[in-house]
Amino acid sequence: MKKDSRIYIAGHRGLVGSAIKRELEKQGYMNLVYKTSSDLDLRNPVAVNQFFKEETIEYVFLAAAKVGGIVANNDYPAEFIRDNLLIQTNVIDASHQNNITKLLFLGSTCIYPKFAPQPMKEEDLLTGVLEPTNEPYAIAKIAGIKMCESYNRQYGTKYISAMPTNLYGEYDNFDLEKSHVLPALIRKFHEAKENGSNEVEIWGTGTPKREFLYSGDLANACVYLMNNYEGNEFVNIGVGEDISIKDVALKIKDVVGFKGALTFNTEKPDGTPRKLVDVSRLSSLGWRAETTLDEGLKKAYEWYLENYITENVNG
Ligand SMILES: NC(=O)C1=CN([C@@H]2O[C@H](COP(=O)(O)OP(=O)(O)OC[C@H]3O[C@@H](n4cnc5c(N)ncnc54)[C@H](OP(=O)(O)O)[C@@H]3O)[C@@H](O)[C@H]2O)C=CC1
Ligand SMILES: C[C@H]1O[C@H](OP(=O)(O)OP(=O)(O)OC[C@H]2O[C@@H](n3cnc4c(=O)[nH]c(N)nc43)[C@H](O)[C@@H]2O)[C@@H](O)[C@@H](O)C1=O
Repeated sequence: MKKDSRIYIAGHRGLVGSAIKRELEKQGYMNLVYKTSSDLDLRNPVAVNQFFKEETIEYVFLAAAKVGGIVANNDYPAEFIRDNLLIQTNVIDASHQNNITKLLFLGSTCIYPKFAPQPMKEEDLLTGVLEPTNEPYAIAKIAGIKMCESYNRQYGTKYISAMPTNLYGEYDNFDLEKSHVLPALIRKFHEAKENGSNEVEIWGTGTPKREFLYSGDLANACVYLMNNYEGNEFVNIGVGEDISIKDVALKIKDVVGFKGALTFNTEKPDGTPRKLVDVSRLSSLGWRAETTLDEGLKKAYEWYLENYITENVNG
């Protein structure tokens, strides 16, 4: 990308899109294009094609999607498969129709089989059954990868796919029912501390393990891949280390300064027992994550205190 290339960030207000926007601005890219979902509903193919035609876009970061945690995925499977298939199909096809230079599609490590060998290599895709709580979302993401690969094969396009592990950071979703585990626990521990509660409920058994990547690092990796990678194979993005839900909950408890106890609600699903990614492909391209989980959790909690609470208190 050149500093004045016309770059479209789809989903620029979300956790990932906002981090990509900040990273591009930090690196001096000055010709960025973005629209909210109310101004441009990416599920509408006619509107998307028209937008691409008018904006003469050269590069696309596809970070718009229907996203949520384990319970949201389980409760709204139709929306997760429908919206994601529509958004990605419309954006990828409009990119081709309008001859953009390059696109980066964001998937997720839930594409891998529930019991994939750990750490999970890119070659493990489609080698076993998926985790049922997010199968519809995962199927949409797999379709996105295959669509990029197929367009590259048939039309000679340059569409690359990145599969990030679980993410967290600024502009995360802190809804207690629909969010992912880290933002939910930041909010639960904070509110328990403020309300003088003695305990915080953790969903599931606390034994599943997850790998967490700070959104700022992910954004840096996405810009790096856009500038340095042209292969037809997708690339895992992670830190190469995982931690149990119980242990990460204890870390967040310390960051927030909550003094009470943890309880485990085993009526809620655990999901995949473990999903650690193999980051050899990304490492061999010369990229590695910089932010430790301890540093990232502090940043995320600071952002929550300064932005989320203020915004919600002020309406
Ligand atoms: N969060 C995570 O832990 C992980 C996320 N990912 C992937 O990263 C990508 C971004 O996720 P994340 O940033 O967390 O998600 P967010 O929910 O934070 O943001 C999603 C963005 O998508 C936009 N969007 C949703 N529906 C539409 C629509 N119909 N038309 C236009 N825009 C729409 C929203 O726009 P608006 O704000 O304007 O409504 C929003 O800004 C997704 O592909 C996700 O699968 C992958 C692994 C882990
Ligand atoms: C990124 C990834 O995100 C989703 O998968 P997930 O990793 O299972 O998501 P999660 O962050 O919601 O949960 C991780 C673990 O944490 C436990 N857990 C404890 N307490 C809370 C809690 O309070 N909230 C949540 N959400 N989880 C909790 C929870 O029970 C589970 O064992 C996919 O649907 C899919 O969308 C996807 O790609």
